[in-house]
Amino acid sequence: MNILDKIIEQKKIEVAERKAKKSIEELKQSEFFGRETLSLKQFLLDEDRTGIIAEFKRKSPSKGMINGTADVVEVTSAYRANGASCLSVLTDEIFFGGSTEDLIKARVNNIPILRKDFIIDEYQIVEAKSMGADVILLIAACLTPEEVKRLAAFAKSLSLEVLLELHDEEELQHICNETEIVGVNNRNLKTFIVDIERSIAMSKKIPADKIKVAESGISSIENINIFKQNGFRGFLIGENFMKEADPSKAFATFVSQLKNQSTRT
Ligand SMILES: O=P(O)(O)OC[C@@H](O)[C@@H](O)c1c[nH]c2ccccc12
Repeated sequence: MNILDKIIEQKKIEVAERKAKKSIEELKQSEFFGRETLSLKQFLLDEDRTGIIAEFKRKSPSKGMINGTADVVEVTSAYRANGASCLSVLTDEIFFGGSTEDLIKARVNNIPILRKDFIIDEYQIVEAKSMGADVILLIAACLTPEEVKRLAAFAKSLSLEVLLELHDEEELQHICNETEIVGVNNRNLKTFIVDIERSIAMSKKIPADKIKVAESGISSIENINIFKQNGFRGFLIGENFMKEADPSKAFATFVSQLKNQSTRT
């Protein structure tokens, strides 16, 4: 069994337990449920923003512990203050060390928030809304095209946007009318192999009307410039900042370099 299979198996158990603990009706009573969501699409298309979807990730199955001490409010606030277009907050506990709490805390920031988790059930989408998320992730590698369509339509009915994550060509068939933002994960979730060229190779095959996001393994301004030349509007970056003792400072330095470079060219 590969790691993605393991995560999904665990996720099924977790979702069943959470459903038993809290009903959908209870979730809907959250103070965040009625809030007006922010549009990732709009934030990514805003030329005055960096396009960076900055991720808060404490650990991962591929890297183990990345940062055991970072404070979610401090780091996400610095991400926002320094030009992030969106925050990505891991809510998976077992494999990524995230939590519902982390996302709720990050909500102090008035920019879109992506609930980063393995979504397999409508219940998790209601949860996402009740935590204050604006966007959910749907991973093609663990869903059928029909499931993507159904879950994306459901998210839309709650005014949440969807980032559809692809990795290889076979998954292009998961793209549908309901998925307007398409990410290409440079990391294979089954083998952990990272290949930054993956986004570029895949980009040519994604329909032109979709907003493209490059995900994982991004560590340089040069990477971003190449992605931009290939039509990408969003760049999902986690470890490059989180691996530093001070992720806030690492992010600010990265963005100032990015801005310097684009004014020079
Ligand atoms: O830390 P990185 O290499 O910059 O990657 C961030 C993000 O793309 C990665 O965490 C990710 C992409 N897709 C996922 C799906 C589930 C969990 C995590 C992920």
